[in-house]
Amino acid sequence: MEEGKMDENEWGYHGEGNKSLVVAHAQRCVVLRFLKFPPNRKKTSEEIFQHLQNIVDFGKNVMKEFLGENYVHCGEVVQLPLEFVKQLCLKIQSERPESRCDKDLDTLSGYAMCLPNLTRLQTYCFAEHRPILCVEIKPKCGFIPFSSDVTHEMKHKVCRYCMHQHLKVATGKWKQISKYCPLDLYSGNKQRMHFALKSLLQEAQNNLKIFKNGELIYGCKDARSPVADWSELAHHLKPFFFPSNGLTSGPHCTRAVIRELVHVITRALLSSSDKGRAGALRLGPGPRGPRVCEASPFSRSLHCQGKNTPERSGLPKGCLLYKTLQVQMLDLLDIEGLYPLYNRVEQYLEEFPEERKTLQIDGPYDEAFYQKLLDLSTEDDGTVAFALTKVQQYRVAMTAKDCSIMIALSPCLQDASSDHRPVIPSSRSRFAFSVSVLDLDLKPYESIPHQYKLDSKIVNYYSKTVHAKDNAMMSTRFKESEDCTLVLHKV
Ligand SMILES: O=P(O)(O)O[C@@H]1[C@@H](OP(=O)(O)O)[C@H](OP(=O)(O)O)[C@H](O)[C@H](OP(=O)(O)O)[C@H]1OP(=O)(O)O
Ligand SMILES: Nc1ncnc2c1ncn2[C@@H]1O[C@H](COP(=O)(O)OP(=O)(O)OP(=O)(O)O)[C@@H](O)[C@H]1O
Repeated sequence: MEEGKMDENEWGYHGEGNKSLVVAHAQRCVVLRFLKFPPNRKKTSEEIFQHLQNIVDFGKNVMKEFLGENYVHCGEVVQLPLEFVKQLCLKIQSERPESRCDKDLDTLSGYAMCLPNLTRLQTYCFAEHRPILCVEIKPKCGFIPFSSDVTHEMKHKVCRYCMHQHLKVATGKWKQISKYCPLDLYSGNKQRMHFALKSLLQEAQNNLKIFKNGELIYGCKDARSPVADWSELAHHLKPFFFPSNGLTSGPHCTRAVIRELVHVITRALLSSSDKGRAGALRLGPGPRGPRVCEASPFSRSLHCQGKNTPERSGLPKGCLLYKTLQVQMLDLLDIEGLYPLYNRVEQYLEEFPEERKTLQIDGPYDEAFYQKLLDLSTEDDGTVAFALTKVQQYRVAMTAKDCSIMIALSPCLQDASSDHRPVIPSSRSRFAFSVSVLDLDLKPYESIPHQYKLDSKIVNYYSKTVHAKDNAMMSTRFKESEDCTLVLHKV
């Protein structure tokens, strides 16, 4: 970053989440990621620098180890001229969605992270000027808790995402319940994955975005965003999947394009990277807990048709979904089992506040921090050390439950056979691709009490309202007709 030459006109608003805002360079494939804070809760420049450096260190020393270096891009902390940041902030303000404006971009410290622009990732396998399609998925938690500390029976049947949907709609965060269930996406079963991806395309919420040449073309900014328009999406995507324009327009064309997209994303998600320390986490004999979520329309349909539960995960061990799921499963005890351990650490810190640093609560996230995460024992010996390890593992697991996956696809020539790099074939074209993960900021220690309360709010809301209603409706429906088949169209 050539600080002296920073010009806000070369940067444009790219997107934001709850804690950071991203701007992209118009020509170069880089983004700047700034922290955001509620008004009047500003931090000192040193605190912000440390926070950003911690994010980079955590990516390098922990997430790269768990997920593999091909998937993780840590970036670096950069110092920018304050005038540039101020002007940039003014320039992009009107493009920010209203629902995100409760927090302000940090314009005082001058620090930000500089990262590769993953929506336009130019790796060795992408030719310079080819168009690039990028699909961003925030898959959320892909397993149902297996911990014996879980007290709500519902948590053993319905996944957190599906339960949370009902609370989100009730509180107005989103307009309607999504049919997406993370367990379908993480199943490794192609049919279930197709269903999950199609559901995301129907109701994207903040779980799916599509970019074309770095520009957002699909996905909602907030609950006020217009409904998904598949024909418009298909119009954007058609040149990628049917380059010789073999299809006319209309619903048939839309369906065909969406089907191709879903198939290509599935293949990218199942692709394996051979690098990285795969298997650093040995969480026992494969994934645990139920294979399906009872709230998933896919599973419900199979159940109603009297079909067997689909096969458990066929996720290849090297793929990013598999690795992400392994890290998510560092949440061995569930928040219900974890919370008393958090209280143990808290009590210790009240007595010995100076120990906070030694316990590495706020970093450094170094090799020693990583090594401690590998202790997967669940035998509580009553020590603070045990409690601390579980707390840190929980924070890492929560991070993996909230990260996003970027799949960048670029058409390559049919005759590019001399190039031995992996490509994904679709029916009329081929794609060079890359898969990356983003938003790997370690969840703060302080968020644990919030997690505990939110968990019980989600489950109680679901159990009291939805499940009660569901039961009543199901029994009436069964009386009227025994047929509750959900017709699953092939995608
Ligand atoms: O708790 P969840 O599952 O709702 O996840 C929060 C996300 O909501 P989601 O359900 O994905 O819409 C939430 O996303 P949105 O702001 O809703 O887009 C954040 O990612 C939040 O993380 P953080 O507190 O900013 O570090 C996320 O909080 P964490 O629980 O990951 O800390
Ligand atoms: N390296 C990157 N390349 C391209 N786009 C990016 C990159 N990093 C972030 N983005 C975009 O910016 C958006 C917001 O970034 P990010 O998810 O890191 O924000 P956040 O505030 O940390 O999220 P959360 O709400 O989960 O806390 C992402 O959804 C993605 O679209």
